[in-house]
Amino acid sequence: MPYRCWLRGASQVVQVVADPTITVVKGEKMRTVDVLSSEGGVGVGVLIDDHGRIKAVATDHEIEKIVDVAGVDRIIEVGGKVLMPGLVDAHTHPIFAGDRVHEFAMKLAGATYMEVQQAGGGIHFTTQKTREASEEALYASFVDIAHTMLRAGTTLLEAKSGYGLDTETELKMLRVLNRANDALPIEISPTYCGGHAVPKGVTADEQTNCIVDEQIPRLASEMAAGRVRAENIDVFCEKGVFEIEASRRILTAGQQIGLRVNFHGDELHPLGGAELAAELKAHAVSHLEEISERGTKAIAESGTVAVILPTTAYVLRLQPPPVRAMLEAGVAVALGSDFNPNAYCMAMPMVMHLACVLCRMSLEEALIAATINAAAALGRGATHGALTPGRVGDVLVVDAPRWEHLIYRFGCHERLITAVIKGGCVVYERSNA
Ligand SMILES: N=CN[C@@H](CCC(=O)O)C(=O)O
Ligand SMILES: [Zn+2]
Repeated sequence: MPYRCWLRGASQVVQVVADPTITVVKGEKMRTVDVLSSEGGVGVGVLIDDHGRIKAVATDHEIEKIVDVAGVDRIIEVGGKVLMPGLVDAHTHPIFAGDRVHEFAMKLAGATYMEVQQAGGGIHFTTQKTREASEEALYASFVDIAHTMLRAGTTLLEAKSGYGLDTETELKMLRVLNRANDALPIEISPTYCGGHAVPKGVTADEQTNCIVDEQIPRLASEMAAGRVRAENIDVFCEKGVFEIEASRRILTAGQQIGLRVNFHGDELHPLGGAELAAELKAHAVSHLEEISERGTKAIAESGTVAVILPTTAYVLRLQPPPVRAMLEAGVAVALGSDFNPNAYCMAMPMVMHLACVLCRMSLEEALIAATINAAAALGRGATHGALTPGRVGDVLVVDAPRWEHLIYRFGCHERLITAVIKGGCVVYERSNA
């Protein structure tokens, strides 16, 4: 069949950007999204070819002219619903064992994130549990998470290792992500994050040497042998964890084996993470609650994508990052759920809502940040995150009068998203849609 899927009869196709050559959106251009609307009772739709790529975004009448219906594997009449791009989650930590609900209670009672971590909790607690867990158990846990993410509209996510801190467990986590990418209908950009914390009993210098001299060379040989895939290198660049010089060494070593730089910076202290990101020409830097004016200017110039994680500021009661200043400076802003045992949220519609309310983003800015700009953070700005010919056919069917309802109706995404299409295949359909 020449065509895998034709979604027709929509009231809106939210393209995000209609120009297929655009790969990232900044500044004033973030104020509007391109929407193709039905007119005079004629619906609009998306046609996806047998490679899973978008062939056309047009009115039903225009698509009828180019298509012989006998050559379409699946025609879906969406009955006035809205079509939107699959959402892209630019920052997650979804492979872990155990939970940290007890720490949530401690933090509600006043403990800070770093106090919990310094007392042996936080990442250390999850590392212990993840080291003990079998690869099979971690995979089974992720299958459930991946399906929950899909139902919430995520079709592409960045996903980190980082709860091993030793070579074998870090590789185990990456293998789980690679297996999931091959077997599940969700696309994953895997990130090696061996520098997520300094294990108990060693210094940051010793751990930096271990990462640079042992972990990264071993990762390179596993990748060369085709046993593991990673695309990005991450480090928790933070006061008392890996500071600027250690982070620079780790990230540069990752860059030298071909990984894209994409790391945690300026979360709890203004260390100069954004400036380091600009210096290294990082693809992305996340958090930035404490970014400086200099750092903002530096990443606006370097084109590094700022990945904003509103769940972190919300759950830790931090001052949200200065997103308006970043937008005004021309920084490309993206969004991520930061799903992890500290911030247990995997729904990008809720993340967009929090970004609007806590970070003062507009609905349009939030949608761009959760689609094409998040894709750009993962080096996929040309292929994902918008509905234009040539891009991957990742589409959501949303049962609402306008796309904005997906952000406005906080926590209602499971009710609103009635189907998820990945590469032209229906990978989720709500039973009572
Ligand atoms: N800040 C560092 N890493 C994660 C939290 C990971 C954890 O607490 O397990 C973050 O992005 O928020
Ligand atoms: Zn994180």
